Amino acid sequence: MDRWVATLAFDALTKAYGDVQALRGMTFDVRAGEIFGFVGSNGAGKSTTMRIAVGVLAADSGTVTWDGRPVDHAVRRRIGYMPEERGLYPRMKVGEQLVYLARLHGLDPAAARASMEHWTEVLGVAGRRDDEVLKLSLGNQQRVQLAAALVHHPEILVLDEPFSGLDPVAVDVMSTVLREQAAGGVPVIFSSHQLELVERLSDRVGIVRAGSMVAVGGIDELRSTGDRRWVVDGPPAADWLPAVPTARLSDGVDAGRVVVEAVTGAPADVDQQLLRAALAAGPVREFAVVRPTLTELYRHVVTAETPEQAGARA
Ligand SMILES: Nc1ncnc2c1ncn2[C@@H]1O[C@H](COP(=O)(O)OP(=O)(O)OP(=O)(O)O)[C@@H](O)[C@H]1O
Repeated sequence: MDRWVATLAFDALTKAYGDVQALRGMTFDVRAGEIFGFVGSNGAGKSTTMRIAVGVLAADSGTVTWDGRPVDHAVRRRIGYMPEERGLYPRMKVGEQLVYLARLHGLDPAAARASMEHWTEVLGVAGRRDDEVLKLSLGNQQRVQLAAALVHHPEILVLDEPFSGLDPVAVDVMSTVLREQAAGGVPVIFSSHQLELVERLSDRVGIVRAGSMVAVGGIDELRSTGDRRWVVDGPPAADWLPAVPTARLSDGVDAGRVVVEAVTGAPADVDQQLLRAALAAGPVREFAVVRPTLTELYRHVVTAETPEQAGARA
């Protein structure tokens, strides 16, 4: 039997800003101990979802629960949040600010100080503790921002584009910290437009479009449910591909190899049909599934027509 794992569950969230319907039934969950990458185009609804989770915004309908209970004030105090618009006091010193935030979340003065020292050290900004935040470079401000999300030992981490604008070393530092947090049992949800990074770091990924989740799962799971494509190294495609009308050429010929793809509505055994057709035309040296990258999947999913668009054309 599976071990019980606490989840941060988003269930059927809706939210409108005036005429703009930002969320339309946003549903997914993030398990304790996993890193969940939240991706989608500008305006898809990621920040809105995260703001609702941490309570800075109320949903019109739907719920967010943690371990089966509604996320109330007590749970929110145990969330570490990095808002997209950031939120540090620019004129306050880095160290003072982090101690203040830790105290606000209930740590005693000694624990708050120790936690501030720990996180500024780990995140490489210990030398800037006595500087005002506004004197730091944007990347260093971001490191402090992450320290602010972590300083009260949160049980849940919600990070809105934590990697934007970071140099590669800072990306590595931040990635390591997120992995360690997840390994310690914290559910980590982060949004990003850096898909290679999302692919590398996330245990599961959610792709959001127009206010709802359109694909969610482990990277391997998602990659194996995307487009159905195969690389074939065999006789010239013109000799056998026309025999399978539910498939077409996807990529051009490269040293005798072609990539073919199933068209929408192709039967489940189209791969077998392709293989038989190719073998009937001559020897086949290679026949293998081509798995899309997260970037390819993303393009496919976010550029697909929405039901509303399809309805408008009908
Ligand atoms: N305070 C607001 N007032 C009015 N509309 C808003 C507000 N905040 C967000 N929106 C709208 O809601 C929709 C969802 O925005 P949201 O910021 O959640 O998207 P996002 O996925 O985080 O985008 P990005 O990747 O650009 O940060 C967009 O159409 C946006 O213009």
